[in-house]
Amino acid sequence: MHGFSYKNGSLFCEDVDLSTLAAEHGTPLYVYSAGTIIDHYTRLDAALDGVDHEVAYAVKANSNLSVLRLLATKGAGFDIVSGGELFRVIKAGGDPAHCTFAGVGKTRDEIVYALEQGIYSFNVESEEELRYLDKVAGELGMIAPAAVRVNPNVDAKTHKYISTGKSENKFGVDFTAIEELYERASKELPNIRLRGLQMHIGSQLTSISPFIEAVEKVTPLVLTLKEKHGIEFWSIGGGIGIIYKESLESGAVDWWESQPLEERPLTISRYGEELVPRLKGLGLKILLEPGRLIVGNSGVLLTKCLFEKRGSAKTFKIVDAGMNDLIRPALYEGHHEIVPLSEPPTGERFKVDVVGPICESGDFFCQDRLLPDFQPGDYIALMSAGAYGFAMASNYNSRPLPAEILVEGGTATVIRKRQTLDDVIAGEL
Ligand SMILES: Cc1ncc(COP(=O)(O)O)c(C=O)c1O
Ligand SMILES: N[C@@H](CCCC[NH3+])C(=O)O
Repeated sequence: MHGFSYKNGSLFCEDVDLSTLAAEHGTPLYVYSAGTIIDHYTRLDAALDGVDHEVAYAVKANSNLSVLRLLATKGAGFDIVSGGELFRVIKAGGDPAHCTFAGVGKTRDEIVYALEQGIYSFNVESEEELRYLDKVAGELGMIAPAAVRVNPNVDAKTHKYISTGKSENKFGVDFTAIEELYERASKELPNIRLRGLQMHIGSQLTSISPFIEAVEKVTPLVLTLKEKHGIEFWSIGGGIGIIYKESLESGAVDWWESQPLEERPLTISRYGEELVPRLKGLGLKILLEPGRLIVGNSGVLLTKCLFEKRGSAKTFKIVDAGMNDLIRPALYEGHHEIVPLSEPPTGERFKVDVVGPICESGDFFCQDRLLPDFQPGDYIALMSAGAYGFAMASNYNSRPLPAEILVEGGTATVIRKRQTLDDVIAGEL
């Protein structure tokens, strides 16, 4: 499904008019479609039918408690990357026994907390970390369930900042060093239970081939580890890319799924069709760690145009959202479609930069893009902002964090209040 469409000239999220929400709650404002989140989760889960599997949603993409609760009620597990994310999952009613804990730099406090909560597995990224985990578990008289993250040295063909599966990236342990590490760990680390193997080659992959390459490369290793060390799961990570361009017109997932195979290098169904036959005979539980795929297309950031500034070189549309609210364009030149909340009467387009109020030249949402006309006072939507949107927002320039709203059919619920100025300085002495 696609949660966003024009009805009678106004952009709606499911059955809620976004202009009404913007006027009522102010901007910048994040709005999520619950139906889209559930639809994407359910589709991915179904695409892996035939394989013993679990979808462990990557909390980092969007960690709002209500989003986590929604996914927990659908049976999702969770991939966390900090003690804070585990705290959120527990608060949202998620089960720690279905949590995996990723990340290259877990602290003692985080390890203790996760051990006490009984998480499913620590996904460990170095021998040093594995030895430290063994030590902390020993001190508590506990056994730590663990998997090592293998770095398969596969090119994910994505932006260099979000590629994680090459030897030069900081993530995981070299493919060639894993077997010996498991040997050593089984002999020397009595407080570790080697439970699985993990990998994650990068984010926003738009082609199936790196996934296939990584799965085929790592399969013999995982089978050896199963035979020698009795591992029971293989997490193949997340990384499935979404449609950012024309995400409104195309109807996102539905549209892509309806295209001929050669036109859709990566869709949920293609992912399942290619990977299920490769994974089903392994006798291992397969974990997936999708973040962006579940929530990316489900969210928009609404913002109001404050001024139009015509310079000698460019026309700037200055809006009330900034890079502190959505940093992806500044950080990765990430593309977010920009559409007015009131459907433009004509197809006429004007070349503009849409920029925020922050004191940085990188504070833009698009540059030299042809957009329909909108004027000061009008609202626009930055599409596909549900993943790594609010989750990466900050108080830079002492700007309060925006509110978040979850739409379910005709009901809109505030799931995070807009910060006040007092909230911004809270905790300062
Ligand atoms: C270990 C791990 N798992 C899962 C994810 C989720 O990635 P994505 O949102 O691209 O699915 C990430 C982020 O890239 C990650 O680092
Ligand atoms: N935050 C990034 C993706 C990184 C994923 C986390 N490993 C993005 O917005 O595209």
